[in-house]
Amino acid sequence: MAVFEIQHPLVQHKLGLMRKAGISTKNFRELCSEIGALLTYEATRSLETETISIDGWQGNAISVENIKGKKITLVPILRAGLGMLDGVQTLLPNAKISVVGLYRNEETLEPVAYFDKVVRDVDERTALIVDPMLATGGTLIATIDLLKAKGCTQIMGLFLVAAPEGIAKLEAAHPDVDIYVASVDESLNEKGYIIPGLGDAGDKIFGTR
Ligand SMILES: O=P(O)(O)OC[C@H]1O[C@H](OP(=O)(O)OP(=O)(O)O)[C@H](O)[C@@H]1O
Ligand SMILES: O=c1cc[nH]c(=O)[nH]1
Ligand SMILES: [Mg+2]
Repeated sequence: MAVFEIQHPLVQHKLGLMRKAGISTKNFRELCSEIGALLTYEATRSLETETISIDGWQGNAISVENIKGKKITLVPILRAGLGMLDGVQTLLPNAKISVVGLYRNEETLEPVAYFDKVVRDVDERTALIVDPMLATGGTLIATIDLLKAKGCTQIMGLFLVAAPEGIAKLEAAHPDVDIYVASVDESLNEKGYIIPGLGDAGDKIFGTR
């Protein structure tokens, strides 16, 4: 498993803005989406291309590069994953969307699954999981379990902030899954929040705090 922490100045600057106390819903959501796009640019570096022949503007056949295989499926995890989706889709406008819904029980911190609508042929596609926060890792592991149970074998994840505890748990459960993050933060607090983190990302995106 590889963890790519994207050190690009735009990513780091935008993430810094998101950490400010009292940030508005509008700004938080916009930055979430913008970093989503930048992480997508990095994660899609690993996609394979193939050379195909097309008719060029001069009327003769020319060779161009084309991303191999079926279109990616994006897997936003409700709710907070929706906050990154717009940005991710600016770079992958034809991706198929497989929505999954899980929330963390606030006392046990265990994930509770309540929805999934995954593209039928997920076994033939790369899945790109999208969620701003990787904390204990429970939600991500449950999502990967669900995708693998449906036959998916190529899985990557995009997160704004990840905790070392969640990364270690992911490595033990799914060592084949690479993740792209804007920051690996310091730790989790006693309530399972990432420190310094962003607070409750879902509440900040949807204005429900
Ligand atoms: O790694 P974990 O410890 O499982 O925590 C991470 C999960 O917690 C948050 O969702 P939350 O449960 O707050 O749901 P929400 O998106 O509906 O707010 C976050 O968006 C992740 O999905
Ligand atoms: O810090 C955290 C941990 C889980 N979910 C969040 O939204 N934030
Ligand atoms: Mg939440």
